[in-house]
Parts: sequence; C-alpha cells; structure tokens
Amino acid sequence: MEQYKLLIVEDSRPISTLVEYVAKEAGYQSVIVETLAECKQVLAQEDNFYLASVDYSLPDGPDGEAIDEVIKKGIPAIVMTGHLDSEIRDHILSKAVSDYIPKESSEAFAYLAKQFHRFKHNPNFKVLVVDDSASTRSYVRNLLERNLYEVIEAENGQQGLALLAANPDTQLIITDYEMPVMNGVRFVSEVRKTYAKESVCIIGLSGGGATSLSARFIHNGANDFLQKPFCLEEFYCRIYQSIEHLEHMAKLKQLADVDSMTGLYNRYAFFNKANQLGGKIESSQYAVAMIDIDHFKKINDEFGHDMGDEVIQNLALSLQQEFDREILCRMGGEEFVVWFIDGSAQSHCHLLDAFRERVGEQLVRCGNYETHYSISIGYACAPDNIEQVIQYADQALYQSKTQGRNQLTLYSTQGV
Ligand SMILES: Nc1nc2c(ncn2[C@@H]2O[C@H](COP(=O)(O)OP(=O)(O)OP(=O)(O)O)[C@@H](O)[C@H]2O)c(=O)[nH]1
Repeated sequence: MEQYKLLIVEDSRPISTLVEYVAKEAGYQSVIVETLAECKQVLAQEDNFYLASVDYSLPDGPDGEAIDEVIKKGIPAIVMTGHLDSEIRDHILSKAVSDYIPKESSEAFAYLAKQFHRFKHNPNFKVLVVDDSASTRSYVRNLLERNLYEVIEAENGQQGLALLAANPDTQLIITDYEMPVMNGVRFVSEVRKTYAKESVCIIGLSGGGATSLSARFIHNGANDFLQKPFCLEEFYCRIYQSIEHLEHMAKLKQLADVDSMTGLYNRYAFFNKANQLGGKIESSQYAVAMIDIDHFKKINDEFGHDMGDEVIQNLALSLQQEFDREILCRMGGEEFVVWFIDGSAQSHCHLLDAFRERVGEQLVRCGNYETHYSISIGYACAPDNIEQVIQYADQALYQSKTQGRNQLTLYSTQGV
C-alpha cells in the first residue's frame, strides 16, 4: 500500500493526469480536486495529506486562494503556475509555499518528480542552523520545515560543534559568521577537521558587507555562501544544490566501493572498512574465510563467459543470503572473502561447510546451458591484523585446492 498521500488541486485534466502519473511513479497515492470549493471540502474531510501540488489559478479562486487553504492545514504546498509574472511570483512567495514551478517549462514535470521523491526523504535530512540571532534561526527553521527537513539549532560555533558531535547524521550546516564564542569561519574549519565535504555540506551566511567573507568561508571548507538578506528562491536553490552535491557524492562512493557485478564490497572498500572497524572489533581475533570457485576457467571455456558471470553472481547472492550479518567482499575474479564479526571458530566452520555443500547442489542456468559448481574454502581465526589473517586463510584455501577442491581447510597456528 502506498503510504504517501498527495492532494492535487488542478482544474486542467491533462495536467492533473500528468501530475498524478508522476506522483504514482514516486510512490504517492493522489486525490484530485478541480476547484477551490472541492479543495475546501476534501481538506475538511481528510487530514492525512503528506504533500500538495496546487494550481495557482482556479475558476473559483483565481489568486492563489487554494494555496492558503492547503497551508492552513499544515500541508507542504508545491505551487504550479501557468502564467508567471513578477506580481504573481511575489504573491506566491509571500505565502509559506515549499516551492513553485512554472507549468510551461519543459523541465516542470521532471523537476516535480524529483521533488516528490525528495519530499519522502526530507524528514531524514538533518540540518544544523548556527546563528546567534533567535529571529534568524527561527526564520531559517521555518523555511526548512516547509520542506519537511529536520532542523537542529545552535547559538554559536562551539555549541554547533557539540550538537554536531551528538548528531553525526547531520548532512547540512547553515552558519552565520558573526557570533560570540566562536565565529562562523572558525566553526567551519573546526567542522572540516572531522567531516569531509562529501558527507556534510556547509552554507555560510552573513549580513556584513565584507565581500571577502564568502571567499573566507569557502577557503575554510564551506561549500557555498549566502548574503543576508537572501531571496527565498536563492535560499532554496542553494539548499537543493547542496543536496544534489551530497547525492552525487554518495553515488560516486557507491560506484567506488561496490563491485558492479555482485553488489558486494570490492577489495578497496573492504580494506577501508577493515581499517575503520579495526579498533572497534570487540573480539581480539579476526575470523576470515577465503572462498574460491573450483575449475572456474573450465566453466568459462565450456559454457562461455556469460555462464561464468552467472556462476559468480549465483555465489555472491548465496553468500548474501547465508551470511547477511558478515562483511562480504569480492576480492577479484572468482575469489570472495567472508569476515565474521562475531561467533566462535567452531560455529563459523560449521556454517561454512554446510554452505559449501549447499552450493554444490545448486544448478545455475544461462541460455541453453546449465551447470553445477563447487567451491573451496580456507578459514583462519587469529589475533593478528586483518591482512595477515587473510593470508592465513589464503594458505588454507591453497591447501583445500591441492587436496582435491570442494572442501574446507582450517588454518592453525602450527601451519595449515
Ligand atoms: N566469466 C568471468 N570469468 C572471470 C572473471 N574474472 C576472472 N575470470 C576468469 O576466471 C578464471 C580463473 O581461473 P584460474 O585462476 O586458473 O582458476 P580455476 O580455473 O578456477 O581453477 P582452480 O582455482 O585451481 O580450481 C580465469 O580464466 C579468468 O579469466 C569474471 O568476472 N567473469
């Protein structure tokens, strides 16, 4: 069942049909009304709308009256306008709208689709507002809350740092410059000691006339800058730009960290993760299994590389299903690693050997071909560093291969 309900206020059937389509794709269930009277009636009867798309001009409400009705109910309103002159624009912006979109723009519906998706995630997007002026904080909070962002506030840089430490999931910081205790520029440079531009965006704000301030903010690690008083549209544009930057960086990180064929960590990301987790592992031992597909070259030679890829994907999926709590990696080619975060060596080996047997029973299909395959496993559990324990597991894997394949070998401190 779709959980997000959208109110579409629109007197043009073709447009409401398009909006409904775009909304459905984004996971919304829509209610369409065509007049101000209908809008009032629906709002009186139903109060669980998540978002509204509102036409500015309706036959019985030509000057944005429906926008007021929607906002009065606390529903975020994205306004769609057919005709946009500066008077209408100012009138729209004088209301607490979340966004407005000129309908005639060729990008209008693509943009609307993006906004529908974003609004679903906005409550999970945390923004820290740092300003010593309570009225500015409250103004910025209000603008952000219209877009459903979660907002936290600090009065100066020092408070901001403490709040950030307590809220490490913060993704955007909007900070003033002139503040007691710690000014905005110092605050930004302190934030950047811990939080990279890829994970937290910072927008600097200032009312002062110093033109060099934007450069100082950016030199010290801010992503962007806004001069007070700012125009509402510019404010939202900068916010969306920051969000887009974070989205792109997250995508790039995903591409860099994940093996595209299997969706598992690649070798680079695995060792990064190992370094991050190193100090946090509760057990003093590292427990690792190296898994390699037997006679894989033969599979490629006999059935073609597509079948080889299919077998690799089959093994990756089986690993994900069986070892969903462990850290999995495709080291390269047909070689995989399972890093056990907890549990005993005995339980790991029991699981691994049962897994090996089940893999041998699976039939993999590709085109007109089908094949079984087997795996060899080397397992090691030792107190050394992860690289060393992987080497031990690799030695045990080599033993499994030389002793006939399709078996599990344990590395022991006395050698395999
Ligand atoms: N289809 C496919 N083949 C790959 C991929 N990566 C590596 N290979 C092939 O995997 C084969 C690995 O062969 P070998 O290292 O000789 O090992 P093996 O045939 O599995 O034999 P043993 O490990 O000794 O049981 C090579 O022929 C590589 O070209 C891949 O992503 N897809």
